[in-house]
Amino acid sequence: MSASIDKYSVILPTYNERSNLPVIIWLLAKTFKENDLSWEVIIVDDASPDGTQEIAKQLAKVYGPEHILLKPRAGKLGLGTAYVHGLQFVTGNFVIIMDADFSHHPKFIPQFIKLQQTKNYDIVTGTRYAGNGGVYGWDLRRKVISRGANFLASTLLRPGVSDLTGSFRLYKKHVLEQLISATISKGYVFQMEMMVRARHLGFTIGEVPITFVDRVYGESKMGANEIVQYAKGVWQLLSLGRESLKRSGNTKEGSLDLQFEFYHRKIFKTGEFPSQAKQATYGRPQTHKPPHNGQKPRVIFTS
Ligand SMILES: Nc1nc2c(ncn2[C@@H]2O[C@H](COP(=O)(O)OP(=O)(O)O[C@H]3O[C@H](CO)[C@@H](O)[C@H](O)[C@@H]3O)[C@@H](O)[C@H]2O)c(=O)[nH]1
Ligand SMILES: [Mg+2]
Repeated sequence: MSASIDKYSVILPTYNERSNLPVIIWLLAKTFKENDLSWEVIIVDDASPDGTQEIAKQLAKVYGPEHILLKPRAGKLGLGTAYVHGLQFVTGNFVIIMDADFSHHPKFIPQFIKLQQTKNYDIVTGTRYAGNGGVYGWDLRRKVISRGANFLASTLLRPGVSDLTGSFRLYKKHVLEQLISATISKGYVFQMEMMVRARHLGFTIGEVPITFVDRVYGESKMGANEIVQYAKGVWQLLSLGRESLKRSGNTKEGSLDLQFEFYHRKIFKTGEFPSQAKQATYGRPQTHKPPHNGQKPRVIFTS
């Protein structure tokens, strides 16, 4: 990759990542240097009790304060708002968001950048659910939650992105600013809301298949509360998805109106599980994968 005036700012939210931080920073620095890119990492730590901030301060000394910036918060305020906080300190024109626990490998960053440059995409998102992408190390429960969350939001809201809940993404800074100011979610649901709003606002999104490997050190911070917040988030975004779909003219087959009424009646009143409930009425859904060419995906119900 050739030298340019572009600068890439990574927002790295951390909570108890003391063991992971030195290695992820080392990998990031190596990737940026090898590709001759201008960079900085903004670590947003929420008062981790394990001393993550002490490590971050040492890393700032090693790599230089122009590359490693610690922007802490007073307590654990959630993943979504960590990005909002970090964004204030960004000096680059591109922002990369990713996890600090090696689930997101920096080796994919040059691919994100290359794809962004080919079509001047507003956003490039890593996807575990297209091409060679995948998830390693999760148990069945976690896989089902992730697939279910993606299925629910992609069926109801149809943003045309194959991985709505992933959080390894590259944004043009002004696009991220605009999206963040429109986004209301605070926790993990934030990622999905960002994609739905991006489509609604007409931003272009490219996808790079990534392998997501579960963390080696420490524990996931995703709990039952995040799942409830996610379902609420989908519900709140229904009107947006409906509007985008009408604008795209893709309202004939498996109409969102129909689904909206159906989900409203069956799921939110009776608590029936979405895919079973839908299949019972409409038959097996055949999801046409988003073709990654900007076209909207379609869902047809067969009986
Ligand atoms: N500052 C801050 N950081 C946080 C918080 N909660 C989590 N983090 C940091 O955010 C990153 C992801 O947290 P994990 O706890 O490792 O998430 P996960 O269960 O592996 O979930 C991953 O997959 C989800 C979807 O499948 C994603 O939605 C999620 O963003 C993440 O990539 C890690 O770097 C973690 O330290 C918080 O409240 N505050
Ligand atoms: Mg993780």
